[in-house]
Amino acid sequence: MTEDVLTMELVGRRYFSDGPWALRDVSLRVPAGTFAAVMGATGSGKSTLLHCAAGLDRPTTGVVTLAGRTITRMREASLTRLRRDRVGFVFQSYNLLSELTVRQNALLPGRLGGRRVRGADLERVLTEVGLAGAADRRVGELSGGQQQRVAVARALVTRPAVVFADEPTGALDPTTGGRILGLLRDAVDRLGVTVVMVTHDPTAAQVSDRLLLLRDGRLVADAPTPDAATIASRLAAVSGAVAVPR
Ligand SMILES: Nc1ncnc2c1ncn2[C@@H]1O[C@H](COP(=O)(O)OP(=O)(O)OP(=O)(O)O)[C@@H](O)[C@H]1O
Repeated sequence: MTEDVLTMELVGRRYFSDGPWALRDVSLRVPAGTFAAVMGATGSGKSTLLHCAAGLDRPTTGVVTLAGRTITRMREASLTRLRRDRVGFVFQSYNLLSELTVRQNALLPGRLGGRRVRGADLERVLTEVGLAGAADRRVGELSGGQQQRVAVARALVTRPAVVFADEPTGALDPTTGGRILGLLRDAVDRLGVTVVMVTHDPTAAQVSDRLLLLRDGRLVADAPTPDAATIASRLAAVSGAVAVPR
């Protein structure tokens, strides 16, 4: 049986004690080596789900396990260590330091955590993302697509169990975005990494294996990813008042 890299059990999140639930009773399992896409209308809870799953935010109710550990009540220091060692992040705004080089950016999370990455490992990851030979270039001189490659390299260099991506292609043109999605797909297929990606784009979601659909904070569908047209119609259904087609 494949190990679940992420599980959520009746997870709820509200930001104020008497406020609305941004996430309600979400239960799911993501096995190792899965590419999962999270979709839903704006405000449906996608980023909240991602942040609770990745240990960047604490749910109000329920239990989250990540890379085999229950993180819900984990102490902050242990959670930081788990994130550093087992998790990679790729966000829409690349979260890179433009004055530093590609190498310095890619190694920064490991450095901050006192972990050394071997030069050969960095070179291999840079080659995987198509940045061989660019290690000493300043990130500020690179194009948006190249910068997102650096973000992917940084997420992969510690060989994480899971990569969380929030709109990783949102700021890129379709061709460049397609290449970034290809890199993430490759990490799943060749390295066995699990990817959980929030996206608004049915074409982007098409690279995933599993489609998780949210409506008003509830998980209303969790099924193998269909073709782009079907994704678009399911998305339209959960964004309006129409029933979700199965
Ligand atoms: N830090 C916060 N404080 C208060 N409310 C928040 C906070 N973050 C999110 N919310 C609320 O929680 C709900 C879900 O927000 P979330 O950002 O998870 O949705 P989303 O599906 O990612 O939206 P989008 O597609 O617009 O990014 C929204 O009603 C939002 O206003």
